[in-house]
Amino acid sequence: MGPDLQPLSSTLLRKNRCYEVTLDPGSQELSWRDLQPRRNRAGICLAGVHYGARHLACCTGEQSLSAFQSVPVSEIISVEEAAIDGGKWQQTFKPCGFTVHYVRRARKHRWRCSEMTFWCNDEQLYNQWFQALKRLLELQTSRPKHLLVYINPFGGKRQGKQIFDKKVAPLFSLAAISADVIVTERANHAKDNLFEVELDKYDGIVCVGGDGMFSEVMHGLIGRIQKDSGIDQNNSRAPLTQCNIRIGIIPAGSTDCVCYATVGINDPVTSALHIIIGDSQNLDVCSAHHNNTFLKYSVSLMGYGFYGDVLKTSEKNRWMGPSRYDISGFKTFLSHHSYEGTVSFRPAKQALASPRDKQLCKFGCPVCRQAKKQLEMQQKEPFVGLEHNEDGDWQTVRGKFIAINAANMSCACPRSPKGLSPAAHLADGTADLILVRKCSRFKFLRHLIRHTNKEDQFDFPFVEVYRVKKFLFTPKHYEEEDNDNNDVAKKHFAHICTEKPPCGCRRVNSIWNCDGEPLDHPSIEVGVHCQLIKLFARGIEDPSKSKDHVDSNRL
Ligand SMILES: Nc1ncnc2c1ncn2[C@@H]1O[C@H](COP(=O)(O)OP(=O)(O)OP(=O)(O)O)[C@@H](O)[C@H]1O
Repeated sequence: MGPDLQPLSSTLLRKNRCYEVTLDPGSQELSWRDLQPRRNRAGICLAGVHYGARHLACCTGEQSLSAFQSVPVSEIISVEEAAIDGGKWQQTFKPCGFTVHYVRRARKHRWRCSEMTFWCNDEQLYNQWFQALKRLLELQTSRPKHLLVYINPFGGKRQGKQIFDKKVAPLFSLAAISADVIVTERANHAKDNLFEVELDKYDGIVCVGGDGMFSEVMHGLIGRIQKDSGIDQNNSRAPLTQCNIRIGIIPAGSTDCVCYATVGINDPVTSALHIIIGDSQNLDVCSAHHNNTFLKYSVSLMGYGFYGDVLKTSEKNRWMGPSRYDISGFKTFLSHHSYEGTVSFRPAKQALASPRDKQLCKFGCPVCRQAKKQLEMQQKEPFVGLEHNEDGDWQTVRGKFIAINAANMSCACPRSPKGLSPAAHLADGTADLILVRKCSRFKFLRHLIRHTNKEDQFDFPFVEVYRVKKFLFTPKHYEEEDNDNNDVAKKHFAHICTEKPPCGCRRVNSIWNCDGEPLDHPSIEVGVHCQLIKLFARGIEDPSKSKDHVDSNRL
Protein backbone atom coordinates (compact mmCIF):
# COMPACT_ATOMS: atom_id res chain seq x y z
CA MET A 1 0.00 0.00 0.00
CA GLY A 2 1.28 3.41 -0.86
CA PRO A 3 2.56 5.67 1.91
CA ASP A 4 -0.24 8.15 1.26
CA LEU A 5 -2.93 5.59 1.99
CA GLN A 6 -4.31 5.44 5.48
CA PRO A 7 -6.51 2.69 6.92
CA LEU A 8 -10.17 3.32 6.39
CA SER A 9 -12.94 2.22 8.69
CA SER A 10 -16.54 3.38 8.33
CA THR A 11 -20.07 2.34 8.98
CA LEU A 12 -21.64 1.68 5.59
CA LEU A 13 -24.97 0.35 4.49
CA ARG A 14 -25.41 -2.94 2.70
CA LYS A 15 -28.83 -4.43 1.92
CA ASN A 16 -30.37 -2.04 4.44
CA ARG A 17 -28.10 -3.20 7.24
CA CYS A 18 -25.22 -1.37 8.89
CA TYR A 19 -21.76 -2.81 8.39
CA GLU A 20 -18.44 -1.90 9.86
CA VAL A 21 -16.20 -1.86 6.80
CA THR A 22 -12.41 -1.68 7.03
CA LEU A 23 -9.67 -1.34 4.45
CA ASP A 24 -6.46 -2.28 6.19
CA PRO A 25 -3.16 -1.24 4.59
CA GLY A 26 -1.15 -3.69 6.70
CA SER A 27 -3.02 -6.87 5.89
CA GLN A 28 -4.15 -5.62 2.46
CA GLU A 29 -7.66 -6.74 3.19
CA LEU A 30 -11.10 -5.37 2.78
CA SER A 31 -13.24 -6.64 5.63
CA TRP A 32 -16.77 -6.07 6.83
CA ARG A 33 -18.91 -6.99 9.79
CA ASP A 34 -22.63 -6.80 10.30
CA LEU A 35 -23.24 -4.43 13.21
CA GLN A 36 -26.78 -5.44 13.94
CA PRO A 37 -27.49 -8.47 16.05
CA ARG A 38 -28.95 -11.39 14.18
CA ARG A 39 -30.76 -14.29 15.65
CA ASN A 40 -30.37 -17.86 14.66
CA ARG A 41 -33.23 -20.35 14.73
CA ALA A 42 -32.80 -20.90 18.46
CA GLY A 43 -33.05 -17.14 18.98
CA ILE A 44 -29.46 -16.73 20.17
CA CYS A 45 -27.89 -13.40 19.42
CA LEU A 46 -24.68 -13.89 17.38
CA ALA A 47 -23.41 -10.50 16.27
CA GLY A 48 -20.31 -9.21 17.98
CA VAL A 49 -19.29 -12.64 19.22
CA HIS A 50 -15.68 -13.41 18.44
CA TYR A 51 -15.37 -16.83 16.89
CA GLY A 52 -11.62 -17.14 17.07
CA ALA A 53 -10.95 -17.45 13.34
CA ARG A 54 -11.17 -14.11 11.61
CA HIS A 55 -12.68 -15.52 8.46
CA LEU A 56 -15.32 -17.61 10.13
CA ALA A 57 -18.87 -17.34 8.92
CA CYS A 58 -21.63 -19.29 10.65
CA CYS A 59 -24.37 -20.60 8.49
CA THR A 60 -27.74 -21.81 9.61
CA GLY A 61 -30.27 -23.30 7.28
CA GLU A 62 -32.06 -19.97 7.29
CA GLN A 63 -29.46 -17.31 6.77
CA SER A 64 -25.76 -16.57 6.97
CA LEU A 65 -24.80 -15.07 10.31
CA SER A 66 -21.47 -13.49 9.58
CA ALA A 67 -19.03 -12.31 12.23
CA PHE A 68 -16.21 -10.95 10.09
CA GLN A 69 -15.71 -11.47 6.43
CA SER A 70 -12.87 -10.35 4.26
CA VAL A 71 -11.33 -10.41 0.83
CA PRO A 72 -7.66 -9.76 0.08
CA VAL A 73 -7.12 -6.71 -2.10
CA SER A 74 -5.16 -8.95 -4.48
CA GLU A 75 -8.42 -10.78 -5.19
CA ILE A 76 -10.57 -7.73 -5.85
CA ILE A 77 -11.29 -7.67 -9.57
CA SER A 78 -12.60 -4.12 -9.80
CA VAL A 79 -14.52 -1.41 -8.02
CA GLU A 80 -17.16 0.72 -9.68
CA GLU A 81 -19.82 3.22 -8.82
CA ALA A 82 -22.99 1.44 -7.79
CA ALA A 83 -25.93 1.71 -10.10
CA ILE A 84 -28.87 3.49 -8.56
CA ASP A 85 -32.42 2.46 -9.15
CA GLY A 86 -33.77 5.98 -9.90
CA GLY A 87 -37.38 5.44 -8.94
CA LYS A 88 -36.47 4.15 -5.54
CA TRP A 89 -34.90 7.29 -4.15
CA GLN A 90 -36.34 10.69 -3.36
CA GLN A 91 -34.77 13.49 -5.36
CA THR A 92 -33.54 15.15 -2.19
CA PHE A 93 -31.41 12.21 -1.14
CA LYS A 94 -29.12 10.64 -3.71
CA PRO A 95 -27.03 7.92 -2.10
CA CYS A 96 -23.51 7.15 -3.22
CA GLY A 97 -22.39 3.57 -3.31
CA PHE A 98 -19.61 1.46 -4.69
CA THR A 99 -19.63 -2.13 -5.90
CA VAL A 100 -16.67 -4.36 -5.30
CA HIS A 101 -16.22 -7.32 -7.67
CA TYR A 102 -14.05 -9.97 -6.16
CA VAL A 103 -12.96 -13.61 -6.42
CA ARG A 104 -15.12 -16.10 -4.58
CA ARG A 105 -13.90 -19.63 -4.14
CA ALA A 106 -16.41 -22.29 -5.05
CA ARG A 107 -16.12 -26.06 -4.92
CA LYS A 108 -13.28 -28.07 -6.41
CA HIS A 109 -10.86 -25.19 -7.09
CA ARG A 110 -13.47 -23.25 -9.04
CA TRP A 111 -13.32 -19.48 -8.77
CA ARG A 112 -16.26 -17.24 -9.39
CA CYS A 113 -16.76 -13.49 -9.63
CA SER A 114 -18.96 -12.12 -6.84
CA GLU A 115 -19.97 -8.61 -6.03
CA MET A 116 -21.19 -6.58 -3.09
CA THR A 117 -22.33 -3.02 -2.82
CA PHE A 118 -21.82 -0.65 0.08
CA TRP A 119 -23.68 2.64 0.38
CA CYS A 120 -22.20 5.75 2.00
CA ASN A 121 -24.00 8.54 3.86
CA ASP A 122 -22.40 11.31 1.88
CA GLU A 123 -20.42 11.92 -1.26
CA GLN A 124 -17.23 12.77 0.57
CA LEU A 125 -17.16 9.39 2.31
CA TYR A 126 -17.98 7.67 -0.97
CA ASN A 127 -15.09 9.45 -2.71
CA GLN A 128 -12.73 8.49 0.08
CA TRP A 129 -13.64 4.80 -0.26
CA PHE A 130 -13.78 4.75 -4.00
CA GLN A 131 -10.41 6.47 -4.41
CA ALA A 132 -8.72 4.31 -1.76
CA LEU A 133 -9.89 1.09 -3.40
CA LYS A 134 -8.98 2.32 -6.90
CA ARG A 135 -5.54 3.36 -5.71
CA LEU A 136 -4.96 -0.01 -4.08
CA LEU A 137 -5.94 -1.80 -7.27
CA GLU A 138 -3.55 0.36 -9.27
CA LEU A 139 -0.79 -0.79 -6.96
CA GLN A 140 -1.38 -4.43 -7.95
CA THR A 141 1.42 -4.25 -10.48
CA SER A 142 1.45 -7.91 -11.47
CA ARG A 143 -1.93 -7.56 -13.19
CA PRO A 144 -2.02 -7.54 -16.97
CA LYS A 145 -3.49 -4.54 -18.79
CA HIS A 146 -3.12 -5.59 -22.40
CA LEU A 147 -3.24 -9.18 -23.66
CA LEU A 148 -2.77 -11.03 -26.90
CA VAL A 149 -5.36 -13.78 -27.26
CA TYR A 150 -5.28 -16.72 -29.69
CA ILE A 151 -8.49 -18.69 -30.07
CA ASN A 152 -8.55 -22.11 -31.71
CA PRO A 153 -12.13 -22.24 -33.05
CA PHE A 154 -11.83 -25.97 -33.74
CA GLY A 155 -10.43 -27.23 -30.42
CA GLY A 156 -12.46 -29.68 -28.32
CA LYS A 157 -16.17 -29.19 -28.95
CA ARG A 158 -15.48 -26.19 -31.20
CA GLN A 159 -16.68 -23.81 -28.51
CA GLY A 160 -13.49 -21.74 -28.13
CA LYS A 161 -14.89 -18.54 -29.64
CA GLN A 162 -18.16 -18.71 -27.70
CA ILE A 163 -16.37 -19.51 -24.45
CA PHE A 164 -14.14 -16.48 -24.88
CA ASP A 165 -16.93 -14.10 -25.95
CA LYS A 166 -19.46 -15.16 -23.32
CA LYS A 167 -17.39 -16.09 -20.29
CA VAL A 168 -14.00 -14.44 -20.55
CA ALA A 169 -14.32 -11.17 -22.47
CA PRO A 170 -16.93 -9.69 -20.04
CA LEU A 171 -14.62 -10.40 -17.10
CA PHE A 172 -11.65 -8.83 -18.91
CA SER A 173 -13.66 -5.71 -19.63
CA LEU A 174 -14.86 -5.55 -16.00
CA ALA A 175 -11.20 -5.60 -14.97
CA ALA A 176 -10.29 -2.98 -17.64
CA ILE A 177 -8.08 -5.43 -19.51
CA SER A 178 -7.90 -4.87 -23.25
CA ALA A 179 -7.14 -7.71 -25.64
CA ASP A 180 -6.05 -8.15 -29.24
CA VAL A 181 -7.88 -11.29 -30.32
CA ILE A 182 -6.72 -13.57 -33.14
CA VAL A 183 -8.99 -16.44 -34.15
CA THR A 184 -6.62 -18.93 -35.73
CA GLU A 185 -7.24 -20.01 -39.31
CA ARG A 186 -4.92 -23.00 -39.42
CA ALA A 187 -2.60 -25.08 -37.28
CA ASN A 188 0.60 -23.15 -36.43
CA HIS A 189 -1.05 -19.80 -37.10
CA ALA A 190 -0.47 -18.71 -33.49
CA LYS A 191 3.09 -20.06 -33.46
CA ASP A 192 4.06 -18.27 -36.67
CA ASN A 193 2.38 -15.08 -35.50
CA LEU A 194 4.36 -15.11 -32.26
CA PHE A 195 7.59 -14.84 -34.27
CA GLU A 196 6.39 -11.58 -35.85
CA VAL A 197 4.31 -9.85 -33.23
CA GLU A 198 5.56 -6.91 -31.15
CA LEU A 199 5.74 -8.76 -27.84
CA ASP A 200 6.62 -5.70 -25.74
CA LYS A 201 3.11 -4.38 -26.30
CA TYR A 202 1.60 -7.17 -24.23
CA ASP A 203 1.53 -8.20 -20.59
CA GLY A 204 0.59 -11.76 -21.43
CA ILE A 205 -0.38 -14.24 -24.12
CA VAL A 206 -3.63 -16.15 -23.74
CA CYS A 207 -4.55 -19.28 -25.63
CA VAL A 208 -8.12 -20.50 -25.85
CA GLY A 209 -8.08 -24.20 -26.69
CA GLY A 210 -6.66 -27.48 -25.44
CA ASP A 211 -3.22 -28.84 -24.67
CA GLY A 212 -2.33 -28.82 -28.37
CA MET A 213 -3.07 -25.13 -28.64
CA PHE A 214 -1.11 -24.39 -25.47
CA SER A 215 1.81 -26.36 -26.86
CA GLU A 216 1.69 -24.36 -30.07
CA VAL A 217 1.72 -21.04 -28.23
CA MET A 218 4.47 -22.23 -25.89
CA HIS A 219 6.65 -23.31 -28.85
CA GLY A 220 6.03 -19.96 -30.54
CA LEU A 221 6.93 -17.99 -27.43
CA ILE A 222 10.00 -19.99 -26.40
CA GLY A 223 11.23 -20.06 -30.01
CA ARG A 224 10.74 -16.31 -30.38
CA ILE A 225 12.55 -15.50 -27.13
CA GLN A 226 15.50 -17.75 -28.07
CA LYS A 227 15.66 -16.19 -31.54
CA ASP A 228 15.69 -12.70 -30.01
CA SER A 229 18.50 -13.71 -27.67
CA GLY A 230 20.51 -15.44 -30.38
CA ILE A 231 20.22 -18.94 -28.90
CA ASP A 232 20.27 -21.94 -31.19
CA GLN A 233 17.47 -24.31 -30.13
CA ASN A 234 19.23 -27.17 -31.91
CA ASN A 235 22.03 -27.05 -29.37
CA SER A 236 20.78 -29.35 -26.63
CA ARG A 237 23.35 -27.95 -24.18
CA ALA A 238 22.56 -24.29 -24.66
CA PRO A 239 20.98 -22.70 -21.58
CA LEU A 240 17.71 -21.28 -22.81
CA THR A 241 16.53 -17.75 -22.04
CA GLN A 242 13.60 -17.58 -19.64
CA CYS A 243 10.31 -16.31 -21.02
CA ASN A 244 9.03 -13.69 -18.63
CA ILE A 245 5.83 -12.91 -20.46
CA ARG A 246 3.12 -15.08 -18.92
CA ILE A 247 0.85 -17.49 -20.78
CA GLY A 248 -2.79 -17.86 -19.78
CA ILE A 249 -4.78 -20.95 -20.71
CA ILE A 250 -8.52 -20.69 -21.19
CA PRO A 251 -9.46 -24.37 -21.41
CA ALA A 252 -11.53 -25.23 -24.47
CA GLY A 253 -10.03 -28.45 -25.79
CA SER A 254 -10.57 -32.19 -25.59
CA THR A 255 -7.64 -32.46 -23.21
CA ASP A 256 -6.84 -29.59 -20.86
CA CYS A 257 -4.25 -31.32 -18.68
CA VAL A 258 -1.83 -28.40 -18.34
CA CYS A 259 -4.64 -26.16 -17.17
CA TYR A 260 -5.96 -28.82 -14.78
CA ALA A 261 -2.55 -29.50 -13.25
CA THR A 262 -1.69 -25.83 -12.72
CA VAL A 263 -5.08 -24.45 -11.65
CA GLY A 264 -6.83 -27.53 -10.27
CA ILE A 265 -9.75 -27.46 -12.67
CA ASN A 266 -10.42 -26.89 -16.35
CA ASP A 267 -12.91 -24.09 -16.04
CA PRO A 268 -12.73 -21.00 -18.29
CA VAL A 269 -14.04 -18.54 -15.65
CA THR A 270 -11.53 -19.75 -13.06
CA SER A 271 -8.67 -19.40 -15.54
CA ALA A 272 -9.84 -15.92 -16.57
CA LEU A 273 -9.85 -14.83 -12.91
CA HIS A 274 -6.31 -16.13 -12.38
CA ILE A 275 -5.26 -14.05 -15.39
CA ILE A 276 -7.07 -10.94 -14.14
CA ILE A 277 -5.52 -10.95 -10.68
CA GLY A 278 -2.11 -11.50 -12.27
CA ASP A 279 -1.19 -14.85 -10.78
CA SER A 280 2.16 -16.27 -11.78
CA GLN A 281 3.37 -19.86 -11.78
CA ASN A 282 6.79 -20.82 -13.07
CA LEU A 283 6.93 -23.99 -15.08
CA ASP A 284 9.76 -26.35 -16.03
CA VAL A 285 10.04 -27.29 -19.68
CA CYS A 286 11.66 -30.41 -21.15
CA SER A 287 13.37 -30.13 -24.51
CA ALA A 288 13.72 -33.17 -26.78
CA HIS A 289 16.55 -33.43 -29.31
CA HIS A 290 17.68 -36.03 -31.80
CA ASN A 291 21.25 -35.86 -33.12
CA ASN A 292 21.59 -32.19 -32.23
CA THR A 293 18.32 -31.36 -33.89
CA PHE A 294 15.59 -29.81 -31.80
CA LEU A 295 12.35 -31.78 -31.89
CA LYS A 296 9.86 -30.41 -29.34
CA TYR A 297 9.27 -28.98 -25.89
CA SER A 298 7.11 -30.65 -23.28
CA VAL A 299 5.63 -29.46 -20.00
CA SER A 300 3.56 -32.43 -18.94
CA LEU A 301 4.14 -35.94 -20.27
CA MET A 302 6.60 -37.57 -22.61
CA GLY A 303 5.60 -41.19 -23.06
CA TYR A 304 7.06 -43.98 -25.17
CA GLY A 305 5.42 -47.39 -25.48
CA PHE A 306 1.94 -47.37 -23.99
CA TYR A 307 1.22 -43.62 -24.24
CA GLY A 308 2.98 -43.37 -27.60
CA ASP A 309 0.80 -46.16 -28.98
CA VAL A 310 -2.35 -44.57 -27.52
CA LEU A 311 -1.48 -41.37 -29.39
CA LYS A 312 -0.74 -43.25 -32.62
CA THR A 313 -4.10 -45.00 -32.53
CA SER A 314 -6.02 -41.93 -31.46
CA GLU A 315 -4.57 -39.82 -34.30
CA LYS A 316 -6.04 -42.33 -36.73
CA ASN A 317 -9.44 -41.94 -35.09
CA ARG A 318 -9.62 -38.12 -34.88
CA TRP A 319 -13.08 -38.22 -36.45
CA MET A 320 -14.38 -39.79 -33.22
CA GLY A 321 -13.75 -36.59 -31.25
CA PRO A 322 -12.67 -36.66 -27.58
CA SER A 323 -13.87 -40.27 -27.13
CA ARG A 324 -11.01 -41.42 -29.38
CA TYR A 325 -8.67 -41.34 -26.37
CA ASP A 326 -10.74 -43.92 -24.45
CA ILE A 327 -11.06 -46.21 -27.42
CA SER A 328 -7.39 -46.06 -28.36
CA GLY A 329 -6.40 -46.53 -24.70
CA PHE A 330 -8.46 -49.70 -24.55
CA LYS A 331 -7.10 -50.99 -27.87
CA THR A 332 -3.51 -50.28 -26.83
CA PHE A 333 -4.02 -52.03 -23.53
CA LEU A 334 -5.32 -55.13 -25.31
CA SER A 335 -2.42 -55.18 -27.78
CA HIS A 336 0.03 -55.21 -24.83
CA HIS A 337 3.27 -54.39 -26.65
CA SER A 338 6.65 -54.06 -25.02
CA TYR A 339 9.69 -52.36 -26.54
CA GLU A 340 13.36 -53.03 -26.08
CA GLY A 341 15.83 -50.25 -25.52
CA THR A 342 18.32 -48.44 -23.31
CA VAL A 343 17.50 -45.57 -21.00
CA SER A 344 20.37 -43.49 -19.58
CA PHE A 345 19.60 -40.77 -17.09
CA ARG A 346 21.22 -38.31 -14.80
CA PRO A 347 19.48 -38.32 -11.42
CA ALA A 348 18.83 -35.03 -9.70
CA LYS A 349 21.19 -35.67 -6.83
CA GLN A 350 20.36 -32.56 -4.91
CA ALA A 351 16.64 -32.86 -5.45
CA LEU A 352 14.82 -31.58 -2.41
CA ALA A 353 12.12 -34.17 -2.77
CA SER A 354 11.48 -37.60 -4.25
CA PRO A 355 8.83 -39.09 -6.57
CA ARG A 356 7.55 -41.25 -3.69
CA ASP A 357 6.85 -38.29 -1.37
CA LYS A 358 3.48 -37.87 0.23
CA GLN A 359 3.96 -34.08 0.14
CA LEU A 360 2.53 -32.82 -3.14
CA CYS A 361 3.33 -29.70 -5.15
CA LYS A 362 0.72 -27.11 -4.16
CA PHE A 363 0.27 -23.35 -4.20
CA GLY A 364 3.33 -21.83 -2.51
CA CYS A 365 5.30 -25.09 -2.82
CA PRO A 366 8.53 -24.83 -0.75
CA VAL A 367 10.41 -27.20 -3.09
CA CYS A 368 9.72 -25.04 -6.15
CA ARG A 369 10.49 -21.90 -4.15
CA GLN A 370 13.87 -23.34 -3.18
CA ALA A 371 14.53 -24.27 -6.82
CA LYS A 372 13.80 -20.67 -7.76
CA LYS A 373 16.35 -19.41 -5.23
CA GLN A 374 18.95 -21.85 -6.57
CA LEU A 375 18.23 -20.77 -10.12
CA GLU A 376 18.58 -17.10 -9.24
CA MET A 377 21.89 -17.82 -7.54
CA GLN A 378 23.10 -19.74 -10.58
CA GLN A 379 22.06 -16.92 -12.89
CA LYS A 380 23.96 -14.41 -10.75
CA GLU A 381 27.05 -16.58 -10.39
CA PRO A 382 26.99 -19.18 -13.16
CA PHE A 383 30.27 -20.78 -12.09
CA VAL A 384 29.21 -21.53 -8.54
CA GLY A 385 27.80 -25.05 -8.16
CA LEU A 386 28.68 -26.29 -11.62
CA GLU A 387 26.29 -28.85 -13.05
CA HIS A 388 28.53 -31.86 -12.63
CA ASN A 389 28.75 -31.19 -8.91
CA GLU A 390 25.04 -30.86 -8.48
CA ASP A 391 23.76 -33.92 -10.25
CA GLY A 392 24.36 -37.61 -9.94
CA ASP A 393 26.38 -39.69 -12.36
CA TRP A 394 24.75 -41.12 -15.42
CA GLN A 395 22.95 -44.43 -14.86
CA THR A 396 21.82 -46.89 -17.49
CA VAL A 397 18.86 -49.27 -17.56
CA ARG A 398 18.34 -51.79 -20.38
CA GLY A 399 15.41 -54.04 -21.01
CA LYS A 400 11.95 -54.47 -22.45
CA PHE A 401 9.50 -51.81 -21.41
CA ILE A 402 5.74 -51.51 -21.71
CA ALA A 403 6.02 -47.81 -20.97
CA ILE A 404 8.73 -45.21 -20.51
CA ASN A 405 7.23 -42.00 -19.15
CA ALA A 406 8.77 -38.71 -18.17
CA ALA A 407 6.37 -36.60 -16.10
CA ASN A 408 7.32 -32.97 -15.79
CA MET A 409 4.33 -32.31 -13.55
CA SER A 410 1.83 -34.55 -11.78
CA CYS A 411 -0.19 -34.85 -15.03
CA ALA A 412 -3.34 -34.86 -12.93
CA CYS A 413 -6.51 -34.78 -14.98
CA PRO A 414 -10.19 -35.50 -14.29
CA ARG A 415 -9.63 -39.20 -15.13
CA SER A 416 -6.61 -39.50 -12.86
CA PRO A 417 -6.96 -36.82 -10.18
CA LYS A 418 -3.60 -37.61 -8.59
CA GLY A 419 -1.85 -38.01 -11.94
CA LEU A 420 0.89 -40.09 -13.46
CA SER A 421 3.45 -38.94 -10.93
CA PRO A 422 1.54 -37.43 -8.01
CA ALA A 423 4.57 -35.90 -6.27
CA ALA A 424 6.14 -34.34 -9.37
CA HIS A 425 6.75 -30.59 -9.10
CA LEU A 426 5.78 -27.84 -11.48
CA ALA A 427 8.98 -25.87 -11.12
CA ASP A 428 11.79 -27.78 -9.39
CA GLY A 429 13.93 -28.33 -12.51
CA THR A 430 13.38 -32.10 -12.60
CA ALA A 431 11.16 -34.69 -14.26
CA ASP A 432 10.05 -38.07 -12.94
CA LEU A 433 11.21 -40.89 -15.19
CA ILE A 434 8.88 -43.87 -14.82
CA LEU A 435 9.95 -47.20 -16.32
CA VAL A 436 7.35 -49.93 -16.56
CA ARG A 437 9.09 -53.15 -17.48
CA LYS A 438 7.53 -55.95 -19.46
CA CYS A 439 5.00 -57.75 -17.28
CA SER A 440 1.71 -59.58 -17.67
CA ARG A 441 -1.35 -57.74 -18.88
CA PHE A 442 -3.00 -58.28 -15.51
CA LYS A 443 -0.07 -56.73 -13.61
CA PHE A 444 -0.01 -53.75 -15.95
CA LEU A 445 -3.74 -53.30 -15.44
CA ARG A 446 -3.20 -53.22 -11.67
CA HIS A 447 -0.58 -50.53 -12.17
CA LEU A 448 -2.94 -48.50 -14.37
CA ILE A 449 -5.85 -48.83 -11.94
CA ARG A 450 -3.71 -47.38 -9.16
CA HIS A 451 -3.60 -44.09 -11.07
CA THR A 452 -7.24 -43.66 -10.19
CA ASN A 453 -7.19 -44.64 -6.52
CA LYS A 454 -5.13 -43.84 -3.45
CA GLU A 455 -2.68 -46.74 -3.74
CA ASP A 456 0.92 -46.18 -4.79
CA GLN A 457 1.27 -46.90 -8.52
CA PHE A 458 5.04 -47.21 -8.19
CA ASP A 459 4.86 -49.98 -5.60
CA PHE A 460 5.39 -52.88 -8.04
CA PRO A 461 8.59 -54.82 -8.77
CA PHE A 462 8.22 -54.06 -12.49
CA VAL A 463 7.96 -50.27 -11.98
CA GLU A 464 10.94 -48.01 -11.34
CA VAL A 465 10.82 -44.27 -10.83
CA TYR A 466 13.70 -41.78 -10.82
CA ARG A 467 13.82 -38.02 -10.42
CA VAL A 468 16.05 -36.82 -13.25
CA LYS A 469 17.43 -33.73 -14.94
CA LYS A 470 18.35 -35.37 -18.22
CA PHE A 471 17.77 -38.66 -19.97
CA LEU A 472 18.48 -40.43 -23.24
CA PHE A 473 16.57 -43.22 -24.86
CA THR A 474 17.79 -45.48 -27.65
CA PRO A 475 15.52 -48.23 -28.93
CA LYS A 476 17.34 -51.49 -29.59
CA HIS A 477 16.31 -51.75 -33.21
CA TYR A 478 16.69 -48.11 -33.99
CA GLU A 479 19.94 -48.39 -35.90
CA GLU A 480 18.70 -51.18 -38.13
CA GLU A 481 15.33 -49.51 -38.66
CA ASP A 482 16.74 -46.15 -39.52
CA ASN A 483 19.07 -47.17 -42.30
CA ASP A 484 18.31 -46.47 -45.91
CA ASN A 485 17.60 -50.07 -46.82
CA ASN A 486 14.88 -50.19 -44.32
CA ASP A 487 13.38 -46.95 -45.57
CA VAL A 488 13.08 -48.58 -48.99
CA ALA A 489 11.57 -51.68 -47.45
CA LYS A 490 9.15 -49.58 -45.43
CA LYS A 491 8.07 -47.73 -48.53
CA HIS A 492 7.32 -50.91 -50.44
CA PHE A 493 5.76 -53.01 -47.72
CA ALA A 494 4.07 -50.34 -45.61
CA HIS A 495 0.67 -51.25 -46.99
CA ILE A 496 1.18 -54.87 -45.94
CA CYS A 497 3.11 -54.54 -42.67
CA THR A 498 0.79 -52.17 -40.79
CA GLU A 499 -0.52 -52.44 -37.26
CA LYS A 500 -1.06 -56.18 -37.35
CA PRO A 501 1.50 -57.57 -39.79
CA PRO A 502 0.18 -60.74 -41.44
CA CYS A 503 3.71 -62.12 -41.25
CA GLY A 504 3.30 -62.23 -37.46
CA CYS A 505 6.39 -60.15 -36.77
CA ARG A 506 6.08 -57.77 -33.83
CA ARG A 507 6.22 -54.03 -33.97
CA VAL A 508 9.73 -53.12 -32.76
CA ASN A 509 9.40 -49.42 -32.08
CA SER A 510 6.79 -47.20 -30.56
CA ILE A 511 6.69 -43.40 -30.90
CA TRP A 512 7.14 -40.68 -28.31
CA ASN A 513 4.02 -38.90 -27.21
CA CYS A 514 5.18 -35.39 -26.34
CA ASP A 515 2.30 -33.57 -24.58
CA GLY A 516 -0.10 -35.22 -27.00
CA GLU A 517 1.98 -34.63 -30.14
CA PRO A 518 4.10 -37.31 -31.86
CA LEU A 519 7.88 -36.95 -32.08
CA ASP A 520 9.63 -37.77 -35.33
CA HIS A 521 12.34 -39.93 -33.76
CA PRO A 522 12.23 -42.67 -31.13
CA SER A 523 15.87 -42.07 -30.16
CA ILE A 524 15.96 -38.87 -28.13
CA GLU A 525 17.88 -36.78 -25.65
CA VAL A 526 15.78 -34.90 -23.08
CA GLY A 527 16.80 -32.13 -20.68
CA VAL A 528 14.74 -30.21 -18.12
CA HIS A 529 14.94 -26.41 -18.21
CA CYS A 530 14.11 -25.13 -14.77
CA GLN A 531 11.29 -22.52 -14.69
CA LEU A 532 11.65 -21.64 -18.36
CA ILE A 533 8.12 -20.30 -18.73
CA LYS A 534 5.47 -18.62 -16.58
CA LEU A 535 1.74 -19.18 -16.54
CA PHE A 536 -1.13 -17.07 -15.21
CA ALA A 537 -1.78 -19.66 -12.49
CA ARG A 538 -0.70 -20.36 -8.93
CA GLY A 539 -0.55 -24.15 -8.62
CA ILE A 540 -3.27 -26.10 -6.91
CA GLU A 541 -4.57 -24.61 -3.69
CA ASP A 542 -4.77 -26.91 -0.72
CA PRO A 543 -8.49 -27.12 0.11
CA SER A 544 -7.78 -27.56 3.81
CA LYS A 545 -5.84 -24.28 3.82
CA SER A 546 -8.26 -22.34 1.68
CA LYS A 547 -11.40 -23.61 3.43
CA ASP A 548 -11.68 -20.60 5.70
CA HIS A 549 -11.48 -18.48 2.64
CA VAL A 550 -14.16 -20.44 0.85
CA ASP A 551 -16.50 -19.96 3.76
CA SER A 552 -15.65 -16.35 4.31
CA ASN A 553 -16.24 -15.51 0.71
CA ARG A 554 -19.66 -17.12 0.58
CA LEU A 555 -22.04 -14.31 1.23
N1 LIG B 1 -7.73 -22.85 -36.96
C1 LIG B 1 -7.17 -24.03 -36.80
N2 LIG B 1 -7.42 -25.05 -37.67
C2 LIG B 1 -6.89 -26.25 -37.52
N3 LIG B 1 -6.06 -26.58 -36.49
C3 LIG B 1 -5.77 -25.62 -35.59
C4 LIG B 1 -6.30 -24.31 -35.71
N4 LIG B 1 -5.86 -23.59 -34.66
C5 LIG B 1 -5.06 -24.39 -33.95
N5 LIG B 1 -5.01 -25.62 -34.50
C6 LIG B 1 -4.27 -26.81 -34.03
O1 LIG B 1 -5.21 -27.71 -33.46
C7 LIG B 1 -4.53 -28.57 -32.56
C8 LIG B 1 -5.43 -29.03 -31.44
O2 LIG B 1 -5.91 -27.94 -30.77
P1 LIG B 1 -6.49 -27.96 -29.29
O3 LIG B 1 -5.49 -28.48 -28.36
O4 LIG B 1 -7.01 -26.58 -29.03
O5 LIG B 1 -7.75 -28.91 -29.40
P2 LIG B 1 -8.03 -30.37 -28.86
O6 LIG B 1 -9.38 -30.74 -29.30
O7 LIG B 1 -7.79 -30.42 -27.39
O8 LIG B 1 -6.99 -31.20 -29.61
P3 LIG B 1 -6.02 -32.30 -29.06
O9 LIG B 1 -6.84 -33.22 -28.23
O10 LIG B 1 -5.49 -32.89 -30.32
O11 LIG B 1 -4.99 -31.55 -28.27
C9 LIG B 1 -3.32 -27.79 -32.08
O12 LIG B 1 -2.17 -28.55 -32.30
C10 LIG B 1 -3.29 -26.52 -32.93
O13 LIG B 1 -2.02 -26.32 -33.48
